[in-house]
Amino acid sequence: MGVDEPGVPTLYDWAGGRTPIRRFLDAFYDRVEQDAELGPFFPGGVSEEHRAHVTDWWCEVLGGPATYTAEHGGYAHMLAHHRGLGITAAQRHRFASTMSLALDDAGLPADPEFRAAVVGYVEWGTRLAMHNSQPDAADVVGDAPVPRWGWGVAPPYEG
Ligand code: HEM
Repeated sequence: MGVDEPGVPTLYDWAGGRTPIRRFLDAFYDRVEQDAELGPFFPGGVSEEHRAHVTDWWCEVLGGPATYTAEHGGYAHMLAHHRGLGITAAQRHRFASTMSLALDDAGLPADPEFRAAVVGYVEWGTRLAMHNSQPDAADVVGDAPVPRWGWGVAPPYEG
């Protein structure tokens, strides 16, 4: 299911637009700052700039405005931030499960279709970030379009 399917809302629209998506990322990074496993990735805390940029990334991925591509260097810039971090499997899992908790914290739609789509993206994105962050990573795709995620096999049900 593509994001531009006529008559099907984007995940961005379903989430309620940028304000709730920013609330989700604030909830996430507030947890990260207190987290023994993830906090050390962000010495001194997660900056306003980082929160705003990652919000732009997420809005674009979920089918909203392409601001990250237009203003923040797109995929290549995001990738550059992850190279060399050496993310472990345990840290990736912690990151992904904390994102799921933050969706609840922020009161994003809790329907199974929306959550399955978003968590699918989180699983995909964190596995890619972990792979690309290894100091000896091979097969790293250096540039690509920012992904545009859709509903996958379970769009909103119209009975
Ligand atoms: C779905 C998965 C992920 C997404 C969508 C994502 C998104 C991003 C983006 C867009 C940036 C660049 C921000 C900017 O332009 O200023 C970034 C940077 C960063 N990310 Fe991720 N990321 C993901 C996974 C991870 C994981 C698993 C970790 C570590 C466990 C991580 C740690 C970092 C760090 C440390 C930075 C650099 C922060 C800085 O130097 O300001 N990310 N991430």
